[in-house]
Amino acid sequence: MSARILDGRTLSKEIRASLLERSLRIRNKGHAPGLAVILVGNDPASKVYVRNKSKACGECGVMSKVFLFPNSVSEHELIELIEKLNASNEIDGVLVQLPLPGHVNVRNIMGCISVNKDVDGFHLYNVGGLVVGGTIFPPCTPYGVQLLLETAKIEVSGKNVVIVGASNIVGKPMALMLLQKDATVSICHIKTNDLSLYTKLADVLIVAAGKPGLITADMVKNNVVVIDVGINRMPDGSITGDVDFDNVKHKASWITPVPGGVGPMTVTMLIENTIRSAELRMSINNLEVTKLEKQNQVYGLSKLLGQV
Ligand SMILES: NC(=O)C1=CN([C@@H]2O[C@H](COP(=O)(O)OP(=O)(O)OC[C@H]3O[C@@H](n4cnc5c(N)ncnc54)[C@H](OP(=O)(O)O)[C@@H]3O)[C@@H](O)[C@H]2O)C=CC1
Ligand SMILES: Nc1nc(=O)c2c([nH]1)NC[C@@H]1CN(c3ccc(C(=O)N[C@@H](CCC(=O)O)C(=O)O)cc3)C=[N+]21
Repeated sequence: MSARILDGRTLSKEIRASLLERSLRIRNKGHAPGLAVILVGNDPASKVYVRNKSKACGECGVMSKVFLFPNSVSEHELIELIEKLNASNEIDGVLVQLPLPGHVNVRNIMGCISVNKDVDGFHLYNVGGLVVGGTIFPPCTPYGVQLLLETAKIEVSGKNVVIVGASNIVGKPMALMLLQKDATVSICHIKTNDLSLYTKLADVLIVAAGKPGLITADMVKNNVVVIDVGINRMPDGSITGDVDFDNVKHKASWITPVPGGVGPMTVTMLIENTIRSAELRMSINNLEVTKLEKQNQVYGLSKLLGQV
């Protein structure tokens, strides 16, 4: 047996064609959708992401601006730039690449991004939205994984979903999104005793640990659906995931490759969020604007909305 491939590259291509149409609609109203990316230092996975994002923005008619800083940058300098971008009419989305150097407080930085330009979905307001059942900007990687599952008609309701990795950018938001879809979710992390006890229970296994070869064939049950989020740069320059693909594929019913699985979906969903942000600002999608305004009145955040 060999698993069917969840092909993020092909699905991304289809979605990007429809994103280009939406982007052109916005341009016809006199605005070019714009994304600002802030990159500090030289994390290898971040570099891959930045390169692929710029290319995809070009394909979808989104203007992208990258701001590069050395590791020595101060929190103050970053906040100053974010405030400028919050106020800029040319920018619909602001993304700060993680990880940031230790002396920079991630929460302070994410908290400065206008909730209406938070296309990564990392502002506490948007994180809170996810906890209570929905946000206008779903975090890109979990959003992409969800779309891959839905497109392949893989039902998660009532299934055992096991997530390996509990980061704020992948593991935790992924768990919340699938809980919302009625999955029974377990989250494993570095302190989990006997990881394989959990992975063997999984109907759907999502791995985001950043450890090549972490998941081997003896750790999964037959017919499992495997989603490999890991991006690891190998000494020969190639990219590999966290799953032993060549052996696990013989037990799985579906599996994502690396590259060509989750990665392209993350990039595509980022552009989707950026275009939706532009539509909201241009009042193209009035239904969602009204919904967002109502939510913000409820949470008393109309002041934050004023930052747009
Ligand atoms: N394909 C894509 O679109 C994306 C890929 N990535 C990639 O996914 C991976 C994870 O990224 P990110 O979530 O940011 O990483 P983090 O390093 O922030 O988090 C990794 C998580 O995995 C856990 N972990 C690490 N080793 C083990 C282990 N041996 N057993 C169980 N749990 C373990 C860590 O536990 P603890 O915190 O307790 O140490 C932590 O919860 C990376 O390779 C990254 O490059 C990230 C974002 C998007
Ligand atoms: N604020 C923030 N948000 C993130 O979402 C975020 C981040 N910081 N920091 C870094 C990680 C990593 N990440 C990737 C996304 C796509 C690919 C990607 O395009 N992967 C291709 C690689 C193809 C290739 O170029 O070889 C693939 O898997 O097919 C890689 C890595 C997002 N991250």
